[in-house]
Amino acid sequence: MHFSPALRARHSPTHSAGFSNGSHSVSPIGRCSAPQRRRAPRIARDKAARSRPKDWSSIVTNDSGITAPAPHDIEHDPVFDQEQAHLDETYAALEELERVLLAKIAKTHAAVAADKEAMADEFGVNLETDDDASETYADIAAANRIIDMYNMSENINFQRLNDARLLLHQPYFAKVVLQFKEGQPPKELYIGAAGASDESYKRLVVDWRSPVAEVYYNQDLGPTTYRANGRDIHVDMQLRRQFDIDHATLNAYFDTDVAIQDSLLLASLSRQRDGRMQAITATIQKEQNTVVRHEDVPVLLVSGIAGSGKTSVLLQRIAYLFYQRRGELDPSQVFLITPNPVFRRYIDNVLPDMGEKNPECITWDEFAATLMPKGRAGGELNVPIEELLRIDDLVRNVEFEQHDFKDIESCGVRLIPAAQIAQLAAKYRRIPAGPRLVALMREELEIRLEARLKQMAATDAAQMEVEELSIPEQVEIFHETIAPQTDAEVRSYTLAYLRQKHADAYDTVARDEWLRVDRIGMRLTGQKSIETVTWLYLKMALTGMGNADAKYVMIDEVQDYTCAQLAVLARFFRRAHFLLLGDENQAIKPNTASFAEVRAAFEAMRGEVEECRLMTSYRSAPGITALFTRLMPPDDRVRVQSIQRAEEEPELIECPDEQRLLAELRNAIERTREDEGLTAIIVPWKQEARKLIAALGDDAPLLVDGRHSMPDEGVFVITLPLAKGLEFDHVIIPDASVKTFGENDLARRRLYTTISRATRKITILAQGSITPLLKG
Ligand SMILES: Nc1ncnc2c1ncn2[C@@H]1O[C@H](COP(=O)(O)OP(=O)(O)OP(=O)(O)O)[C@@H](O)[C@H]1O
Repeated sequence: MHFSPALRARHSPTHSAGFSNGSHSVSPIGRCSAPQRRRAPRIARDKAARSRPKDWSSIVTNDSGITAPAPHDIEHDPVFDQEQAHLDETYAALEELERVLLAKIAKTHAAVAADKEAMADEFGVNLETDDDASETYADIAAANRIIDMYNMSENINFQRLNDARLLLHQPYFAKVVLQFKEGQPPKELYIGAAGASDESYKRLVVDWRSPVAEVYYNQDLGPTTYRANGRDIHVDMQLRRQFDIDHATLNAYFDTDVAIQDSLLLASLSRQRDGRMQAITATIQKEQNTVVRHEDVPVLLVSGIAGSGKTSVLLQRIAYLFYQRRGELDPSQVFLITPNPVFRRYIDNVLPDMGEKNPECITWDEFAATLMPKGRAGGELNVPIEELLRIDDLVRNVEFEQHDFKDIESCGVRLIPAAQIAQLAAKYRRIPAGPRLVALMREELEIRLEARLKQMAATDAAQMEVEELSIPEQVEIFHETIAPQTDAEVRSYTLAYLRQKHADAYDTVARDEWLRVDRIGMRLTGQKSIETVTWLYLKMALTGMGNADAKYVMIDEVQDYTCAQLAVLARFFRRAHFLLLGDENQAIKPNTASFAEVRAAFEAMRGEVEECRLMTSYRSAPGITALFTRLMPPDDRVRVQSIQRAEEEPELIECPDEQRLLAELRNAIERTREDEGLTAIIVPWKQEARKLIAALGDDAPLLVDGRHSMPDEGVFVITLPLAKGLEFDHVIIPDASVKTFGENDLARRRLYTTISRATRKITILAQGSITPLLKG
């Protein structure tokens, strides 16, 4: 595995050529198209560079001040050689670390096996007298302590091994040189996707999430600060260097002394899209870093324009939280509410690529479906929030009636009749309705259900069923074959059998499904039916249903939820901290919450809401950004920034009739077939997709629906609701006439969302005139 420097091929060419005048300039759209000249960075070089690497080829163009080193400089660049030598050393140390950790893990396994054997020999469970029992318990406790110790050491070793293996792909991406105290020598820190130290505790790589790495993201050369253990640490950053590294090969390095020049960012933005999102660890920008490293507040609301990195930042923040709370925060305690399954698949490799596990990812529909009776979820989600908040008062005064309860049934047997549940409610009538009462009733129902099954276990009918079980059935139920000898044994096996047979009844009790929530809701509200959100809220108010273990809930595309949905989520995850990210201009459904409403709702439910804004478009090339920026409210437009890079001018084609439109569309599709990367033809809804595919006949591209992942390349048709949050190299809008995008706010937001899916190229067609929305 270890590369010897003499044999290593330097295959990746020429950032120097690519960057000879390539920078990005960040400029307000429509105001400053000429890039501003910045102070020249020191060097951008690639020792073996002769031709541009393919995926960096579109890096621009305009004169930024990144200077290409002269050829003899490249060949005799001592800095490059030093850095390559350091990389060789680090790589070798990481390989050694991997070997050592594998050996340690193997040793622990062997020790565990030996101890288990010894314990099995020595251990005797003796509970005859109190003394014997105490001795046995003490032995068990001692054995547990040993097992815990092994587990702890194994977990640590596994974590270190994962980190080392992650780093073997790319040991680090940046270096900072920091002077902590005057007069003392500065320290060099190499920053990577994880942290690693060798066996003598020498730090090889600093984790990007460690406090000190903040200085890299703050991008201030000279005196700067970072926060550690609640204190500001002042340092002098003397160097900020970025690297393009592949395993043990250094392809290029860039010394940046101006915040705006981020060569790695340019390279990353110019890559082709392949249907999968990627981590942005090496290139998180300053405004984004504020969100990633934000202090842990109950509610953080991030509003950002299309392509400003909200989803990326969200995933980086999850990785940050896992690091900060290592050992305390389990992925099952973090929930990510995603817009749809296609989006979930689009992002699902990002955290694993960062060495972290994915949190629980669910859509709203999945959330509602798991809590509600089968087929009951769906319907109107826009219920005034005041109506929901009123439910708590209504519940406090509710008096249960017999019809509020359902029989608890299983396999056609009525195990506890509703009348008995009503009697139970009458017994507790002094306790006001609500979670406490329901918890008491639930406990008692569990006892009654158990008693009922015990009673059934004594009957001939149930015992016969057990007798007739086949051998495989016995093994499945009891994990062994059975031959009961006494009555007590027969009853005990029958009871175990009945518990399995009627497991759904235990579920009914545990999930409080013996309550008729719809009926209670209709009586309380005086309505003829109750909506999904009301049902969920009412069930929470009545029973305390919710997840109290969740620590973080992240809602992406928050502009697509109604206040009522958000109120339900906030109540369900009652102890969790919320991170809400969205863009009001991408609200493509009617009646969803404005940000003012989101803020007000969370303030009412959780107190304070902190806010951050992201105003730079990283996704789309400037011409495309300028196009969708026209669809934003004028006050916001002026604050938008975009990153300069190569692009094709947006194409807007008006066609006199349908034939011509189809011909242009076929033409556009044909041309994209020659391109690499992803092209999406985005239509508003499924019916337009079907029509379009029928019109294109045999040449029609594939339709991506909720069941599919996006392909890695090629051209396909997709509806806007599924395209949300995704991005494509090229977007074709087959009908941007006023018929599809009329002059109203919803259409304006749909068009903004559609255009902003494009990274490099956009083709907009219309039969007749293009919507006036784009002409303003
Ligand atoms: N700092 C960064 N470095 C490299 N790439 C970035 C950075 N920030 C964002 N990007 C890229 O920009 C694109 C848009 O990012 P992302 O999808 O996270 O934005 P968004 O704000 O969630 O978009 P939208 O709301 O329009 O769906 C992605 O390809 C992402 O990798």
